Amino acid sequence: MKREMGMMVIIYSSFLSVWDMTSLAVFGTGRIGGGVAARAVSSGLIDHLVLYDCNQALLEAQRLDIEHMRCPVSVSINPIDIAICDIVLYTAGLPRNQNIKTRAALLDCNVPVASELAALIPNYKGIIVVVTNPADILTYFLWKATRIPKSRIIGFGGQLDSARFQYELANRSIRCDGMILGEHGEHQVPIFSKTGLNVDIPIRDDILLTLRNASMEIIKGKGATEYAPVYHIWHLIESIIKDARTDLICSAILEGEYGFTGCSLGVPVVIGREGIISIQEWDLDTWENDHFHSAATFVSDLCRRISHD
Ligand SMILES: NC(=O)c1ccc[n+]([C@@H]2O[C@H](COP(=O)([O-])OP(=O)(O)OC[C@H]3O[C@@H](n4cnc5c(N)ncnc54)[C@H](O)[C@@H]3O)[C@@H](O)[C@H]2O)c1
Ligand SMILES: O=C(O)C[C@H](O)C(=O)O
Repeated sequence: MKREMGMMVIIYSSFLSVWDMTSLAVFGTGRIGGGVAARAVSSGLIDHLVLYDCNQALLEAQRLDIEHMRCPVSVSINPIDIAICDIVLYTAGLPRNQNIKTRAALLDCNVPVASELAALIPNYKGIIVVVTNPADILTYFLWKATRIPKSRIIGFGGQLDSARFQYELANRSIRCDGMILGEHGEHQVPIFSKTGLNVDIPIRDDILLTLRNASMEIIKGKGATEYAPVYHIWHLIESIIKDARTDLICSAILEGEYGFTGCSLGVPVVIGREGIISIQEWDLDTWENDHFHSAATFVSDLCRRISHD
């Protein structure tokens, strides 16, 4: 496949077993977008980077800072180039502060930003990674707005929540791995039934309460979460570029999986070059099922409201 950027013509193939060249667009070059962009440039896995931010001074500063890395990556700040990138990372919009209690409360502010991205990528053929909160609902919104195949839009959050869950389990000397399904938000669902341990309901409830506040502790201390999201987002993008077939928890458009339709939620997926290769349906116990049902109901209501379904 051939893409033309200004005077430059680049031959690339996104359908080979390993991509010869990968281009990444970062829509929103703040803390998270900027961090992932820098990591991508130093990885040796991308050859072209497009940066975009409505804050022109920040955009120019991020571009320069990245150019000064002197890595063999061409950098564009022309928004037209976003549409020809293999992967678009959506990290633009408002983050939470101490006064914004839930990620869902960001919805009305960040939907117009998602609409701006959708307008820039008509008939997009690559993969969109949605980070901006509320990530599940904006994944659904962008899926509708861009009409991209559902396997090519991936919401981020479950990997991070699962890492926080694992940290919390280790803190309590509960020696097992745990995963989080459901909403990247208040309606997250810690999965205990696959840990092989019998964890009582009051302990589960207590862990869930702690997890709901996990990122706010960081926001209070340093203004925002940064290192862990950047680390896990890059792991996701790397899995796409390398066609790694990695098992991750990501927000995926549901069409009957887990009994739900009309929303995007954190579920176990296999990630590769084509995006979401498959969704796995785990057997959940009653406590988990009830919480997953609450997550789906909450997220579906908001998806319906913003997409006029
Ligand atoms: N899904 C997750 O797990 C996860 C993790 C961390 C952060 N987030 C979310 O990611 C988003 C970004 O967080 P951050 O800490 O990088 O915030 P930030 O404020 O550092 O960066 C956001 C950037 O978006 C830009 N922006 C705002 N409106 C724009 C528009 N219309 N067009 C282009 N650019 C625009 C801003 O200028 C800013 O540079 C937030 O919504 C945050 O809640 C999600
Ligand atoms: O909590 C937030 O608002 C930021 C992000 O979703 C996170 O989980 O770190």
